[in-house]
Amino acid sequence: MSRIDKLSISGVRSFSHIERQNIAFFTPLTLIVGYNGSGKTTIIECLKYATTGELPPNSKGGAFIHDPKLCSANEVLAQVKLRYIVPPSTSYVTTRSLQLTVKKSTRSQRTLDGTLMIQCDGERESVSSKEANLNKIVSDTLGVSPAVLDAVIFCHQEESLWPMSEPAALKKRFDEIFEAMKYTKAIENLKVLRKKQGEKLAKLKATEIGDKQNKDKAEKCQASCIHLGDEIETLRGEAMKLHEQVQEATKNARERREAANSFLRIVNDLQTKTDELRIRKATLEESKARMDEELSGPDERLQDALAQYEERVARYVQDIEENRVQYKEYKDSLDESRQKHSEKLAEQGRLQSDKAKYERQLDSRVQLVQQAARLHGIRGFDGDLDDRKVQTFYERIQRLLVDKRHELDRLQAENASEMDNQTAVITELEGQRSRHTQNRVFAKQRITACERTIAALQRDLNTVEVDEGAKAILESESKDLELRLQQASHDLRNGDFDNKLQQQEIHLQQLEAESSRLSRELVESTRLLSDRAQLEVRKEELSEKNRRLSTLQTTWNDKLCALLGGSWDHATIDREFHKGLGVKIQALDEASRERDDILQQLKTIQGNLASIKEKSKKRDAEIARCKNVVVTALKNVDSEAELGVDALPAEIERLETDIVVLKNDMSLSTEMSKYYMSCRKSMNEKNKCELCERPFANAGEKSRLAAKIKSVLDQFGKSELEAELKENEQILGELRAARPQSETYMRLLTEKKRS
Ligand SMILES: Nc1ncnc2c1ncn2[C@@H]1O[C@H](COP(=O)(O)OP(=O)(O)OP(=O)(O)O)[C@@H](O)[C@H]1O
Repeated sequence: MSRIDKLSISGVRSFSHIERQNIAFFTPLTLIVGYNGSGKTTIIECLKYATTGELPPNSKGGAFIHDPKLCSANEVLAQVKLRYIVPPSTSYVTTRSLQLTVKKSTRSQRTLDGTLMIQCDGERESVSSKEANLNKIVSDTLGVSPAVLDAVIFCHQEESLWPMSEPAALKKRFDEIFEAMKYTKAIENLKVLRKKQGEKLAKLKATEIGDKQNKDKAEKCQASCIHLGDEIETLRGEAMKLHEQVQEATKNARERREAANSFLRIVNDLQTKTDELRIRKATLEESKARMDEELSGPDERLQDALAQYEERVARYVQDIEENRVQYKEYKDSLDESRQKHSEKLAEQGRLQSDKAKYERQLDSRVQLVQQAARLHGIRGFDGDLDDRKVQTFYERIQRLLVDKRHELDRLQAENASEMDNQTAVITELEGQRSRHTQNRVFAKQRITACERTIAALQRDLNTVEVDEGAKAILESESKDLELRLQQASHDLRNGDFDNKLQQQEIHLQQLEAESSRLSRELVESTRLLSDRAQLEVRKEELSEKNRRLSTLQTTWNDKLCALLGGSWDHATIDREFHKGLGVKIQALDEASRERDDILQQLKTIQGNLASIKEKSKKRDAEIARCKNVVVTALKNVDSEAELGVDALPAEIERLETDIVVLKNDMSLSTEMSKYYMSCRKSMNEKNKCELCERPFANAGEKSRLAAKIKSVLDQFGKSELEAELKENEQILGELRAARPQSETYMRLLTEKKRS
């Protein structure tokens, strides 16, 4: 505990400003005794002024300072020095100065800067400060509040009746002494805080009700979402299974189709072979018929046919070999083309799958961008989005993210700063509370010490011999003081300050508990608000999805109705859609199969057509060759006439007729020649006419007959007929040699016309 050691006064009231007066204070007690007006009160006033800086009452106009008139001076400097010791060994010396200047009609008082010198362990430190700071430092270092110094320890005698003052002033004074104002302010602040927190709590409760309802709805929505998610997962699993089954079925169908195609090829080959067989049979039949015809015909024709047989057979063999090689090439080419076609189909399917997947990813990206744009209020990303727009959006989102991170850092820093401030306030409040508790303990100790001192004084007083009058006065004063002390003790007990303090502490603890509870509720409310915000976001997403669903419904309703064969419902759309899709896929598969079959048939037909074209080309070439041969042969008959191939049989027939006629003419000529030779022989030998058997009447008749026979024999000359017959037979031979070509020509021409 600190104690006052020494007081030095100069220039205060009756104390001279020239000579300094020192008063030493002793432990445990220093009594100041003196005549009236000797300056005891002035010493207390100086102690009070030195410790609190407070001037005594009614000291305006320089009444506290030694009157300059008394020392015939215009200016007096008053100075009070106080030394006090703070255990263990720190010594403080406070010096305060006042100056009073007297002029003709005015007196002016001026307070000079006070100083405080601190001496501790041989070290000295001087502090020159303003009065307010100095008052606080002295009060703090003494460990006694200014109110206690002012009203209790250095209470001026003129103010010593403050315990008798009215209750409001008394309460105020006690509040100042016990520094209850801070607690009162704290309580008032707590009341205000409680009121605000109550209002906040009411609002939060109202919000909580709404949030609870929203939470229930959100839980229902969440349960519904989970249920729908499970259903979607189940349906997805079923869809995956169906997809696998579809793939398996597609694979089987492809294998079956390939098998069917191979069977179809075999059937086509068989058909081709059957046709070939039929053609060959027909050709054989025709050949047989022709052979029969040939065999039934004249030997020359057979000879001709035999002569040409080897050549024809060799040509046919060559044709067969060429056709076989070509057939093999076509077959290899067909197999290779089929394999390429299968590979291309597989690649097409894979590429279509990749394309669909890529398009789905693009759609998903666009939807994500649109959702994010709506969520963050970024305009310009509602419609179709290309790669450039998506890149722009990504850059904007990155910038937004950076801004939000900065904002979060700033808010965290602000929160940390606010928390530090609040912690400092709480620490300061707790420090104040502990100081006040300590002060209360000190006050109790001082009261006890004072009581002991009073008791000792009372004992000393009892031993002091005084006159009866003074004793009676002192006793009455003593009684009066005792009564006042009892009254004060009674008031102190009745005041029940301990209980009140305890109640205030309990109340403070309750308020702290209430504050922590409100903080928890605030955290809970913040969480609920966050949930509510999330719920709002979910609601917004739900409404957005509903809007998109209605848009999709508007856009695809007709197609879906067409696909599903009537109206549809959201709940069953997925199942019905997959069902309808399955039907469409089946129809598509069938159509694909039909298309493949048709393509196969088309290829077969194209192959047949190519074969037919080739055959037709060869046939045309054969027709042209046969025609050329026949026409060349016919040119020998008549080089001028433009005879067609169909004229060959008639020409042959005509030539055969001509040859028969020529042969008849030749035999007739031979017989006629024989007859006219016999006639000439009869004329020459028998001299008569062979026909009429009459002899010639004269030589003239004989010579005329000889001339006539000679002319007739000349007329029936065989050489021309033989030459003509030979020529006709040669031409006939050539024409007959051209007959197979003619028949081939006619046959091929008929086939061509038929096809
Ligand atoms: N401004 C002043 N200049 C000079 N002397 C003054 C001034 N003011 C008061 N005094 C004197 O100072 C003395 C005051 O003394 P103070 O009241 O301290 O005496 P006291 O011992 O307390 O008297 P009491 O026993 O009657 O209370 C008086 O004698 C008074 O005349």
